[in-house]
Amino acid sequence: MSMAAPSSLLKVEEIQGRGRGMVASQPLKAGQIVLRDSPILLYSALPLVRQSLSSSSSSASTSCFCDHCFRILSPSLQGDSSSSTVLCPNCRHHCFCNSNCLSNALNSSHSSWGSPDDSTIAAAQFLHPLISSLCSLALIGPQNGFSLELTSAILAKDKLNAFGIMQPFSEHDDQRSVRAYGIYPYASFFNHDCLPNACRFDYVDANPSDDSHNTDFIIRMIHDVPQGREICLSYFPVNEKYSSRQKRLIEDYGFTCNCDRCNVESNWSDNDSVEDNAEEEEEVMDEDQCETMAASDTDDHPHEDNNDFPHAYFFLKYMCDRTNCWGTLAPLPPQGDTPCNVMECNVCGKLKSDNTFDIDEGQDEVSMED
Ligand SMILES: C[S@@+](CC[C@H](N)C(=O)[O-])C[C@H]1O[C@@H](n2cnc3c(N)ncnc32)[C@H](O)[C@@H]1O
Repeated sequence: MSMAAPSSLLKVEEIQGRGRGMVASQPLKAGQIVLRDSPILLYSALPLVRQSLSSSSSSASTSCFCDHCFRILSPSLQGDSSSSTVLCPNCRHHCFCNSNCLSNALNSSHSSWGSPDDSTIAAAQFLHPLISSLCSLALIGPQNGFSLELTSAILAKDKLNAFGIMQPFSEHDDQRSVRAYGIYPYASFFNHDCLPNACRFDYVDANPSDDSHNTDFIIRMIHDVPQGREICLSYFPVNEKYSSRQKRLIEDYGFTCNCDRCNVESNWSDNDSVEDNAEEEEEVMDEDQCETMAASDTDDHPHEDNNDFPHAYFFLKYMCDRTNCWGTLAPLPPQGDTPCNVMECNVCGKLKSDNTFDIDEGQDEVSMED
């Protein structure tokens, strides 16, 4: 599939050993928004959650988010007859914010059915939005090559490309579950790096501006990069150890990671952690060195002088230190040429000034006005 450039800031290029990737078509600044993307396909993760919970919890089939827009329904609203929350009258499983969301869902991914058993409902809930999207593209039918093989191939592609819309952050929960999966056509071109230079922010539970949806997301630069540099995301939290990163990448995405960080960590013992190494580095690295290192990442060969460096600097500066968060910090967008020294966490939403003082202690959600 060939792809037009998603914006003047990025271009899609063939990267040796990685397929296509996103490359900076001009120098990019820390905090700069390089992409806004909307899903072409969105489906609930709930059937999978239900299957795994059904043996242990009788309330497992109760939604805690709207099954159309995927916004969180506050616990007090669920099943509360005074609220606008509605249960699907057909399946009696799915909850919606209000009658608009229910009616939109019934006309699209949640059309009515008779009375199939739970496993059939779960499979149908998973497949129906996928097949509906093909219907809308008029691709259905053997004359167009629609077959079981094609369905399998689409499901495999879906697994490699889907982004999870996660449950909100909680300090008491180190395993956030997924509410929904979305296919974002441009963001699918970002390759993975274990020390990413950009990260994704979503604001699913916020009220979007008129021309966007709550399931749209943005990709923001973590730090400056020069023109021609590949822009990469991390496909999972950056704190994972080398062995578990490699396992996830081969099992879930089918490749072995050879990024700079993996090359360094492949020599570490299993007991070494990024935090330990970062702390050791912190003791020997003063502020001036940090500045020099930050600047060096805009050079063409950023890591040649000190192969161990990127870990220490990245974890000190760009990893959220809130309990159980493991989110990545990126600056808010620059104002003109002036960089912003407020960093936002892409998991818990915490804002910090660049010198690490909390500026909104206790505030879990932020609204972003660009
Ligand atoms: C979301 S897609 C990224 C775009 C993809 N390269 C393409 O050409 O469509 C994820 C796939 O890209 C490849 N990929 C991503 N990051 C990689 C990396 N660091 N090294 C090698 N392959 C990578 C893997 O095949 C992975 O399953």
